[in-house]
Amino acid sequence: MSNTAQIIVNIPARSLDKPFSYNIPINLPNIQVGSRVLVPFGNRKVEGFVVGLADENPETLKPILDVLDDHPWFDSNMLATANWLSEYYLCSLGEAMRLFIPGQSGIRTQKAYQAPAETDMKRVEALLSCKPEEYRTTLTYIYERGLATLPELTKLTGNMGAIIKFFLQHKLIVHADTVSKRGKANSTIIIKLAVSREVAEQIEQTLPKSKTAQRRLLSALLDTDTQELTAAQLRSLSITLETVKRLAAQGLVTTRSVPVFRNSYAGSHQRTTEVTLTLEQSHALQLITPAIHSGIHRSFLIHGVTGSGKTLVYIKAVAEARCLDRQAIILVPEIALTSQIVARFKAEFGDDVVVMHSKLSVGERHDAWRRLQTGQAGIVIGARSALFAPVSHLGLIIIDEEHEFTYKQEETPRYHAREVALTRARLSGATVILGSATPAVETYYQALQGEHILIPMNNRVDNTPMPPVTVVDMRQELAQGRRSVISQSLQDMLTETLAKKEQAVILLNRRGYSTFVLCRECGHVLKCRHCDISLVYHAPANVLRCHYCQERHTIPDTCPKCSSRYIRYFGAGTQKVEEALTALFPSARIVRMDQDTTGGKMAHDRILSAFAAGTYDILLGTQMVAKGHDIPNVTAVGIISADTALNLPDFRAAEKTFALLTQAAGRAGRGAKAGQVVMQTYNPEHYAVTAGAAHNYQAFYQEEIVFRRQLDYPPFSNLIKITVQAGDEITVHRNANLLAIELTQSLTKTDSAIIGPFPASVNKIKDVFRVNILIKTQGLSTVTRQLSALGMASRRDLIVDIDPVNVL
Ligand SMILES: Nc1ncnc2c1ncn2[C@@H]1O[C@H](COP(=O)(O)OP(=O)(O)OP(=O)(O)O)[C@@H](O)[C@H]1O
Ligand SMILES: [Zn+2]
Ligand SMILES: [Zn+2]
Repeated sequence: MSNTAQIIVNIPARSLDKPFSYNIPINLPNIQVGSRVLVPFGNRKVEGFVVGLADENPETLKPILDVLDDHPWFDSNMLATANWLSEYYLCSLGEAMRLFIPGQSGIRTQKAYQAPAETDMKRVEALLSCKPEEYRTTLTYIYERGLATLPELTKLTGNMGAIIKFFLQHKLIVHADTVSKRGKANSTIIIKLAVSREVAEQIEQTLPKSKTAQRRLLSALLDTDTQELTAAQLRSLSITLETVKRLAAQGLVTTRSVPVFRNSYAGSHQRTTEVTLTLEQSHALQLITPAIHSGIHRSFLIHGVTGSGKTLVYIKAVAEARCLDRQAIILVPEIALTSQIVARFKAEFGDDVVVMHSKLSVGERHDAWRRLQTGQAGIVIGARSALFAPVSHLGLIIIDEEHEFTYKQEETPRYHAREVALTRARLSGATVILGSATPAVETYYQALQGEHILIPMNNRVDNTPMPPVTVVDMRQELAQGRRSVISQSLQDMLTETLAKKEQAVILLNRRGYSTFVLCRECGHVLKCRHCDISLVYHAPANVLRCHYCQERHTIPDTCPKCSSRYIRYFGAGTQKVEEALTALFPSARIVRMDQDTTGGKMAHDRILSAFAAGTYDILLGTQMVAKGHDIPNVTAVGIISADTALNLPDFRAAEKTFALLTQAAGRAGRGAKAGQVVMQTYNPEHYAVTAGAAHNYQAFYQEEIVFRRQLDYPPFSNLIKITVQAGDEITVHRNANLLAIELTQSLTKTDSAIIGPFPASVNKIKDVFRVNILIKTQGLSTVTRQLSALGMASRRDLIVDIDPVNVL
């Protein structure tokens, strides 16, 4: 048996990115690779993850203090995935492993103090003699109890900070932080009869009249088949725990504690009526099912037009995996937007489904993961973090809307869920299904290369036609003297839709086009003084807000630059479009959905359900109204500014625009009623717009892939973005230039090109200046190893982003 464990401590510090050795004490024999443990570290106690076992000379090592879980949290596949993450994305192993545990840490630390090993009472007296009485009471309190926590002490007197500081300084007390396991499962009590029925019946008869509660408890226990009652049943009988204790003291009942897991989505379970699969759906399943059964990793790309019925394929595939008792992870771009898919899975699989979303408390998250870990649940649906769920019988990972950029995490570790999913599935022999009407160019290219099995679904269910799209050239609208943000065609379509009592969705592609405040005399635009970004005008509160640092600014009366009084609001924010719509259609019921209206738990879902239920006629909003929903009465979709993102200096601008237009148009006419779409644009001849209007992915892809190949952009290379940060502009540029030279020299043999340095699109955030360098390379793993060897992964002034989705 090994006596030493290699442990990664769960402390977010890059310098600690190597395992430390600890002694495994004999009273903790079930420590294994993958266990979470409590270890002494410096003068603290911290959480650690066991990553290896060995036989060393344990006498010189500190011992592990406790094990945090009954079974190792990490299985070998999870560990291997974490190792891959840290290598591929250049993060520490600790950072990668932390993704797999709910909340930040499995333990809770509370500050506490105790007497030092030796105390010289004479010295203590001398020190206290010139201090107020509260010093003496506090010290007595600590010494008498042996240990006192900070919250306990602060109740004694208000001045505790100073007192503790003084005690620590003179070594009258020492730190003794208490550590407890965090997010322990709630438990409930089960009461059981400890004597035979006959004995219990006799006692019940002979108990004095005054002991009614005890008699009631005995008779309730006798009424059950199992002679057991739960705490909940006790409550409904109004029997207190006090009564239970009395009977337990007489040896008549025993109690035991069992864990309960909170199930925040517990609800009724109603199978959808069986539907006949479409030809394309059953064809897809004919390909996918054998892969799931084989236990050999395969990946599929379902390229299915909007409304082709991909969700049902997912459900059937999950059912296959569950038949084999293997578990499934389903990723959706943003959980709040997807209550429809959650509802469908819930209806099909009931409590076998665990739903993960960011609003879960640490405790709820912990419980959800425990249900998966213990096999009480077999399916997890969630945003990208659900990928790290502790399922040890993984059979299937599904990524719905795989092209979505929310699958990329924009903080360390900067992973992309698609890449991690493919790796975890490969290590577990699991199947991956990627699904989208507008696959990422990289994914589609990989599928054509044979890396994924391509499954086209070209028709909508019931052969419902794709809605016809009218493209409106806004330059001509202006030439004809029409200045409204609503074109004539859009107005006509809405008039018709409202007359038919059908519903419309209006998308405002707001990127780079929000309401900003501009001086008409000098052209000055009001910007945030910390973030170098235009401030956005918010009508209800009548304030200006910075969308990066959230600071609010009052609107000045005069231009801060030239003192002119001609300050005006520009751009078409959703509020402005709402005003225009209300003016045109005063009796229409309009609901707006954007970041400003969507605070609070599940506010998106509430707005969407109200809209789906017919409470509103028009749903107006940004990106989020374009995605995922399936509402039969929506027959009209209007896109206010189809092309605002096209002008951004981002090589994915066309892809992002095409996907958004196609997805938005795809919301119309999904039911029995025919749909139609109006797309307003200043670039009617751009291929992203024409292909989007024609619902033609192939047309878009053929143009796009030529451009990518010509300029060697992904999928023909990998990109690495390095962001240099500094508190002042001169330093940031100097450091970036030095870094670019260093990179050019050290990457000469790696088939890489260095682009930049160039200022980040928002070149200052929260007073920190940012400059980017892009590396375009054919040899990613060689370059990442080099960057790691150069110490770039641990430099605090750098952000290294592998495969960035945002290159600006
Ligand atoms: N076999 C079937 N028979 C009848 N109706 C079906 C069938 N399969 C799916 N549907 C229905 O068709 C509609 C569209 O399906 P679904 O929402 O899965 O499309 P999708 O491919 O996910 O589209 P999108 O990419 O736009 O989200 C849904 O209302 C669904 O209930
Ligand atoms: Zn700001
Ligand atoms: Zn001015």
